[in-house]
Amino acid sequence: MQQTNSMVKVVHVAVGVILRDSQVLLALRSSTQHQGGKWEFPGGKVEAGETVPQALSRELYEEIAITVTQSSAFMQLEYAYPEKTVLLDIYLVTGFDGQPHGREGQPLRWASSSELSTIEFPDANQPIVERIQEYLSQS
Ligand SMILES: Nc1nc2c([nH]c(=O)n2[C@H]2C[C@H](O)[C@@H](COP(=O)(O)OP(=O)(O)OP(=O)(O)O)O2)c(=O)[nH]1
Ligand SMILES: [Mg+2]
Repeated sequence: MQQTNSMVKVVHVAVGVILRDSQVLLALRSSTQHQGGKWEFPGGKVEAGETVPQALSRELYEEIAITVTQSSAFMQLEYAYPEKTVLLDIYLVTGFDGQPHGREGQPLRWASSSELSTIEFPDANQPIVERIQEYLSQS
C-alpha cells in the first residue's frame, strides 16, 4: 500500500532564530543526534499540552540557558527525512535575558547573514536560511 503523508507521524519542533546585532545564534548538534554534527537553530520537540511559544521558551532555557522575552512567529516548514517527518515551527527571538551557553556541552556560535551560506545545517533548513537572509537584508 502506498504510504500517504497522513499515515506518517510528524514530529512537531519549536525552533528559535535568536537575533542580536544582525547575527543569529547557532548550536552544534551532537554527533549522536538525528542530523548530528550539523549546526542548528536551538529548539526541540513540542510536548503534549504545550503551545509552541511555551515549548520554545522551555527548550531555550534547557539547552542554552536564556529566558525569552520577545518572540514572533516567523515560518513553518514540514520536511520528510527518510527516517522521520518534522514540522518545524520557527520563531524569531528578538529579546532574551541571560548569557547563552551550551548547557549540554554543545558549542554555540553567532553567525552573520553571509556566514549562514557557508555553514552546514540539517537538510530541512535551507528555506529557513534564505528567509533569514532576506529578513536581515531588510532590517
Ligand atoms: N532544534 C532544531 N531541530 C531541527 C532543526 N532542523 C531540523 O531538521 N531539526 C530536526 C532535527 C530533529 O529531528 C528535530 C528536533 O529535535 P531535537 O533533537 O532538537 O529535540 P529535543 O531538543 O526535544 O531533543 P531530545 O530531548 O529529543 O534529545 O528537528 C533546527 O534548525 N533546529
Ligand atoms: Mg533540541
